[in-house]
Amino acid sequence: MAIYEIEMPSGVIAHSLADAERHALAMAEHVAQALRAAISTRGTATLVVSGGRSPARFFERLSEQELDWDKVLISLADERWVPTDDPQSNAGLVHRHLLREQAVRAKFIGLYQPAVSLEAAAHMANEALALLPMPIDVLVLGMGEDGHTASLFPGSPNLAAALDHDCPRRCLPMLAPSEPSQRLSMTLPLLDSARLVLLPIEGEAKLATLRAALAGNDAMQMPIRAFLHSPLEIYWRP
Ligand SMILES: O=C1O[C@H](COP(=O)(O)O)[C@@H](O)[C@H](O)[C@H]1O
Repeated sequence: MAIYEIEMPSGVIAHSLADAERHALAMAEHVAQALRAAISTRGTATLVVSGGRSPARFFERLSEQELDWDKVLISLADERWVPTDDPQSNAGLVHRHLLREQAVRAKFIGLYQPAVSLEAAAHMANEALALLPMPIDVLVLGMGEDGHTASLFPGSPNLAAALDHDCPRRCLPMLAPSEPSQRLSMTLPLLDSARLVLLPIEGEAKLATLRAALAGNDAMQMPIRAFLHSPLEIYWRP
């Protein structure tokens, strides 16, 4: 089913791409254009990306884009609480697939901190994120088939606090139902500040999740709902 058959909320733009390579390149060109515009207007640009299984190809296409990467600060919407050399690490994914080619000159603030507990690590990440210029220029979210985004998982103990527009924390500990379960996530005030938000949707299962998310309002059940409004642009591919 083509995504244009789904009615989008006002101001949400949907793009349909035929295959994985066109999808990755279209997103990379859009992000690069927004980063160039931010640098030209404000002198710097802030890019926040997601991890998981999906973004490697998009990261590689983005890393090849020509722009003043030394003026770009990259961070993560969420992280698995594992060291960077762990295969599950989102920072590791960014280092392998994005901080290369042209983008090797970008600066990076990760969320992972070695600490005595997940709560202590989240406090340290909270401090590290104070260096991130606000608002975020470009946020690239991901979405799981359960409707989670970043590491904002339905049923996670801190979810209500993380989805509160007045949450005083930049980062909170979260628990995923999948491994690794211990996660760190940026909270809504940071994420929802972004000037541009891209959401890639790959495959029929995630399209069904998007359809279900658009049919209701409760972000505690499907946290992606908190982001289904302008300035969101959805990039779909089969
Ligand atoms: O756990 C996570 O899941 C989402 C979706 O990831 P994917 O594996 O389905 O691509 C991702 O956006 C998030 O960053 C990641 O930590």
